[in-house]
Amino acid sequence: MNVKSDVRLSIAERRRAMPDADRSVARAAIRTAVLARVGALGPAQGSVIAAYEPLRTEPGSVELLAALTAAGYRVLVPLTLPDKDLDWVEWASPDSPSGQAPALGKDAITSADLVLVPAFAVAPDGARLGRGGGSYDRALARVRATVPVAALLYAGELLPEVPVDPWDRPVNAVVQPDGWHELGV
Ligand SMILES: Nc1nc2c(c(=O)[nH]1)N(C=O)[C@@H](CNc1ccc(C(=O)N[C@@H](CCC(=O)O)C(=O)O)cc1)CN2
Ligand SMILES: Nc1ncnc2c1ncn2[C@@H]1O[C@H](COP(=O)(O)OP(=O)(O)OP(=O)(O)O)[C@@H](O)[C@H]1O
Repeated sequence: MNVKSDVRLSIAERRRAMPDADRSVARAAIRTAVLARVGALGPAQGSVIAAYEPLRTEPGSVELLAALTAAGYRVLVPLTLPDKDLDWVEWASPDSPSGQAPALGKDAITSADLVLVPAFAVAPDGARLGRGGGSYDRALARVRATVPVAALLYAGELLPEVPVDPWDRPVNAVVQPDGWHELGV
């Protein structure tokens, strides 16, 4: 039995079944919540936000990346290495594919002042369920200790409990359509 993969499958299925219009509304609300929270970080200029280019059903958005870039942040997005560890590139605009930007190296995430991560589910203790590659387990180990690390989730994906393995790296916040929630972990 593999509990993690059962939870992944059921959330992925629910995300696929979500009507496009509902997904757009949720993504826009998440974008608003992120922008409100980063406004409290201080001046954007020079600050680095590690984020991600969303897959089709994920709660992140290109509009979020564009809004953060327009606000003056340097936005980094991951490139997956053959061993599933993460390299990073600067996200420029929807028209300049990140695959063509120069790779900054695995340690580029060390410069992040805020990290937004993909997840299928998170528990109140910060346990995070990802896609199963261990990519973020490795990348989050390089993030400075005081940096906010937030997973973007749809409503209903903050679960009472998420199975954890010894290598799992927790998040300290979640962003859902109803706002940014510090987990207090
Ligand atoms: N947007 C995003 N980028 C990310 C991750 C992620 O979870 N989301 N990763 C987190 O570790 C790493 C990449 N890991 C991945 C692992 C599996 C699949 C995958 O199974 N893709 C499916 C499509 C899934 C969908 O559309 O929802 C496929 O290719 O068929 C993709 C990326 C780094 N970049
Ligand atoms: N530091 C590490 N170095 C190499 N492999 C690792 C490391 N941390 C975790 N892994 C491997 O990666 C896999 C992680 O699986 P797990 O189901 O916890 O992924 P996940 O946290 O959901 O995925 P992701 O972090 O990619 O979103 C395991 O096979 C584990 O052995």
